[in-house]
Amino acid sequence: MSDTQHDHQTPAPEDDGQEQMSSGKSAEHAPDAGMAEPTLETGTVEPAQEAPGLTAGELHAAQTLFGDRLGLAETYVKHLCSTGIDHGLLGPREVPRIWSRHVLNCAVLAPELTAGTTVADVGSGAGLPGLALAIARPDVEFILIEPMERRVEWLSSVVQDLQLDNVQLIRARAEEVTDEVMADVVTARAVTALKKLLPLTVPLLDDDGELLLLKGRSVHGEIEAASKSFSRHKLHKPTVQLLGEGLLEEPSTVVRCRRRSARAR
Ligand SMILES: C[S@@+](CC[C@H](N)C(=O)[O-])C[C@H]1O[C@@H](n2cnc3c(N)ncnc32)[C@H](O)[C@@H]1O
Repeated sequence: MSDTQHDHQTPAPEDDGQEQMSSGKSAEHAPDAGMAEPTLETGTVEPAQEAPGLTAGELHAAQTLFGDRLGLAETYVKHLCSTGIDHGLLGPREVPRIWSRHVLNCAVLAPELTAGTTVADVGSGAGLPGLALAIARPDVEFILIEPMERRVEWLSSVVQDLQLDNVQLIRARAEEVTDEVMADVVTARAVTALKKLLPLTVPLLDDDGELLLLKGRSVHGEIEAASKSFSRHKLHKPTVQLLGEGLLEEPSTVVRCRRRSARAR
């Protein structure tokens, strides 16, 4: 395919709304207060750092999740920890935990995907989870939707360097592309709380498609706050699943929710 074109308090420099989006509107950049999802954007921008090595536990998890694509994942991490920092996409304090808290935290979704399907990742930022998953699953097509120009440009350069042919980048807000994107799975991490995330993600789902939303400690409160939205959006009851148990020191929390097929509505 071709390119078309955090419990952290301190947003990345870009997240202050100064960057113009394609529509000229300003993006909803920061996750809602109180969210406990890991984000990459912590601290001030400092000179680029070397990518850290993997601990024995991380190496085992990375080999399990990336298999023979581990080298590509390592190159992605090097980009994150160098140009990703230069571009303000990654807070320098995230470097020591880039594998555990970010790349592996996202890659645990990879075994959940089915070959030949299409995944849309809303608010990809520096490619999490979309790019990490595209590396792990070359047999799945990915559409990364991100409104901020600098992020899309950075993503495009990384996709090119990694020679990934299963990634399409769209610079837009999710709500602007409901007519052009139809995915079997929609993913998102650290974009906004569930109640606001459902209207952004559900319209991109094909009939019977599934949301796989990485969440943090606030997940049950978010589900409660969004309880009426699930039926309004014609979704089945959500489930909360821990992925990566026995593999990651801290498993990832995922909200899974399938769209009801048109026949069943
Ligand atoms: C806190 S960052 C998280 C980035 C990445 N998912 C991660 O976990 O590191 C939130 C991202 O969502 C994007 N975003 C905000 N509102 C959006 C919308 N309506 N549609 C698509 N992306 C959006 C922002 O531009 C930003 O890159």
